[in-house]
Amino acid sequence: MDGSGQALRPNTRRASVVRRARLADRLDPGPGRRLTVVVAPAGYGKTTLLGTWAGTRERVGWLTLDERDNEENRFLTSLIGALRQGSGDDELGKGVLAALRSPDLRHPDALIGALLADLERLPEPVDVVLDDYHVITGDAVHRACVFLVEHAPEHLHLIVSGRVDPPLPLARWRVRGELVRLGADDLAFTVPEAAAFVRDVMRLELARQDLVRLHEKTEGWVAGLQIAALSLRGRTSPAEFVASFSGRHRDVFDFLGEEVLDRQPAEVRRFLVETSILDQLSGPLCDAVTGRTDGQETLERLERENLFVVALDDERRWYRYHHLFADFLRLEPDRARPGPDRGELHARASRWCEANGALPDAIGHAISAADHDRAIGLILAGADAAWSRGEVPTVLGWIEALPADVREQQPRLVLQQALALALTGKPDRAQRLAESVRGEEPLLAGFSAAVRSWCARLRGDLHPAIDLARQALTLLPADRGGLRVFAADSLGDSLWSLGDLPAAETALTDAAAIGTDAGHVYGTLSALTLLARVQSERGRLGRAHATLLRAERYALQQDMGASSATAALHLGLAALQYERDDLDAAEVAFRTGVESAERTGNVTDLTWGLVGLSRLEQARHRPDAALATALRAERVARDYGANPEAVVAAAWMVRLRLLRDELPEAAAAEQTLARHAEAGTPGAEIPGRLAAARLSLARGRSRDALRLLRPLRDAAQAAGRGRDLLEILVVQALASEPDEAAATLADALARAAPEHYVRTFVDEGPALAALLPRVDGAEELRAAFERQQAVPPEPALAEPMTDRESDVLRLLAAGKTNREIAAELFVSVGTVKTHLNNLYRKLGAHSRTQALARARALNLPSISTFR
Ligand SMILES: Nc1ncnc2c1ncn2[C@@H]1O[C@H](COP(=O)(O)OP(=O)(O)OP(=O)(O)O)[C@@H](O)[C@H]1O
Repeated sequence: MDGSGQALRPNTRRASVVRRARLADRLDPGPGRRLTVVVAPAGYGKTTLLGTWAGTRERVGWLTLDERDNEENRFLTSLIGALRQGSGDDELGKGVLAALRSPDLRHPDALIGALLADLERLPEPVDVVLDDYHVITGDAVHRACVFLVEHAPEHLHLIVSGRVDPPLPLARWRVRGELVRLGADDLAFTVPEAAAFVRDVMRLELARQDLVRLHEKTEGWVAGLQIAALSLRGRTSPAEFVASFSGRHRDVFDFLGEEVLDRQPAEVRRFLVETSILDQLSGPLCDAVTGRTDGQETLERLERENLFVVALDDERRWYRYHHLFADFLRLEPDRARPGPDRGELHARASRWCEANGALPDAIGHAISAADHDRAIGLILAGADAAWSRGEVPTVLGWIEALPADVREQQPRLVLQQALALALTGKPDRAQRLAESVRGEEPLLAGFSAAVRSWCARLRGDLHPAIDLARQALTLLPADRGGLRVFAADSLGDSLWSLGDLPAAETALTDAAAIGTDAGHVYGTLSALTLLARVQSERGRLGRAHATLLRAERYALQQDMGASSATAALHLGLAALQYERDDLDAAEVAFRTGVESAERTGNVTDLTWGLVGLSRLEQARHRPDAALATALRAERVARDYGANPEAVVAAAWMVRLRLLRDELPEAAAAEQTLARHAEAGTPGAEIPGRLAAARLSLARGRSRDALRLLRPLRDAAQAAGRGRDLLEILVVQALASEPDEAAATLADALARAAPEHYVRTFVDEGPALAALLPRVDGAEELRAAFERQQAVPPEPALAEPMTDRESDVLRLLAAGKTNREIAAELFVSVGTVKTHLNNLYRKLGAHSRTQALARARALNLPSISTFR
């Protein structure tokens, strides 16, 4: 009842289940099996079979799908619940879950990729059952399943069960021997099974010939057997009844009415019909709906009597009706049933769900009760907390569950929907919705302006974004901090993108204060991490450090998982530690930040992180790894069409290529920067001119370099870009004659010393070290240069790797499964596993991910081409 799928397994421990060993054996995964598909019409015993089988296995996760799982986020959330249940690992998918709840832009494949990485770490095989898969109609979930089957580690066995064949590439998998399918013919009860069912489960004595007849009529369809047996109870002439019984599905509804429901005592009948509005039933919830007090007792009795109710947990707290029966009960007219109508029943369910913290169900029932005012009230009441934690897709799901015409009457909801769309990267729809709200009321006008500011910022229209954010801040009342923080964040972010650092610092400081006062965790963290970035760019490392520590404390207090805010936090700290020459700490923080950014799919963070990591790898004398990481940063920015990020990647590439003495490549990267500067990409101008100056210097044309640098120095100073100014001064010193060089360097040092800048100097290498003796007060730097010289070479492998192991490692890095590696190397999967174990030992790793990380750190040749 948490509104995110059901990792509850049907309880089949009851004695009254016919054990079907012939089918259970076929469910056990064999070597190479990735998927089992169970397909048969309603009531063929799929769920019971799988539930019974699951009870005999050690690690099974269970997910009963419903229509809401068509929404990919919800599906992934539910799937992670099932995987955790199966593996017993409560940390599994933690990052993906946090990413799903946060408003970050992300690529679905990236999320599944991150989930796969977690699955790789599972030490033991896991089975995961996806029951009722036929309710899935959306392509997104099918795609996710294909991806999972194709790429999951071998020890994951997926069982997909439903009434129709899932639209997945079953033929392909069957040919590869990865799939086993059980159909209606397999599931149909045999005569001995039918006999056991009637006798042991339904507790009915039936003559052999009647039983055989019934079996023929039902064709082994167990729901039909069950219906027949229920109505046979207490009959004096079973033979006559069996002769007249029709097991065809279309007769079943009539049958259920006349023979099952009508034969129940009135209060049970009423209970069944009234509670059929619930997808899942618990005693207390049933009591709330029926107004009675015997909910738990009745559910247990219904279960004992096999009245199509399935217990969902061992404690017998939650149940559901068999689907066929629920469908029937819901269609049952309210005949002969005095008491509340369905609307009132839904209203009662909604109130109970609200009181018991099941907000999504409370909203769903309020909508079914056509009590839209209540649904809207619930959404508005729950939205603030959800917004504050960055759970934007959740809010969007609630709002979009309301009928469109109801939504449209509610300007505040329309604006919430628009904001959610803007925050999840859909500025066009968001803009249209925001514009559709007309009203003089300051709250609405301010809210609309805040949304349009985000839209403008996403499109890169920074001036309008700034104007609209300011307008929103003027209009929005002081007590609406939860909304004001969005406007303030947009203002700060836009000013930063525009390069107005002092104004951005003020705006972001305000945004953090607004966010903290409003208890808005996500807004506060976003503001603080960006504020630290702005402070660093202004050259104020001390302040940036204090801001990051504050953000870190806040994130810990609020238990924020991985999101773009926490990725930015790690990367901010990493950059700081790097600048201050604490390479060990920086490496850990860069890698954590990059991993976090990969999960959230946030392109800005990922590019920054990769560039930082590349710099660090270069500093640690791993030139090939540094280049591979820098190339990846370029690719990420290019693939996502992210221009400001492309500038960051290209600026570093110029430097790296020069450090490698690769002038033509450096010139190519410089051209990229020049193109961006010409096209007006925010933040491209200074890096572009600096890169041109570096290139001139490398070509021995110091004068040209100086000509470029002098005006640049003034520009950086005027814009308050302290960090850029330092770099400009350093390059200027390198390009100058000795006396001027010493003076310029002394100027740079005087600015840098209070903030403890180190790497900005050390990364320039021996040319700069040679200038130091001419400058006073450079002891700290001299020591840092000495440390850099003494950075030990990376530890080598404990034992050299064989050629075969290198091959396996290369394929592993290319993302191949064990089976694919085996096919490619013409060896068995077992042999691949042996190679992998040896590899892990030599690399001191315990999983694929660790092995790859370690191999990258060691810069092993087999891996470098695959990043
Ligand atoms: N092996 C069994 N032993 C006892 N009862 C069974 C068995 N298999 C099925 N039943 C009974 O038959 C009914 C239908 O079974 P079940 O819910 O497993 O079918 P299903 O194929 O999963 O249906 P649906 O497609 O509607 O989910 C249930 O009431 C269940 O209790």
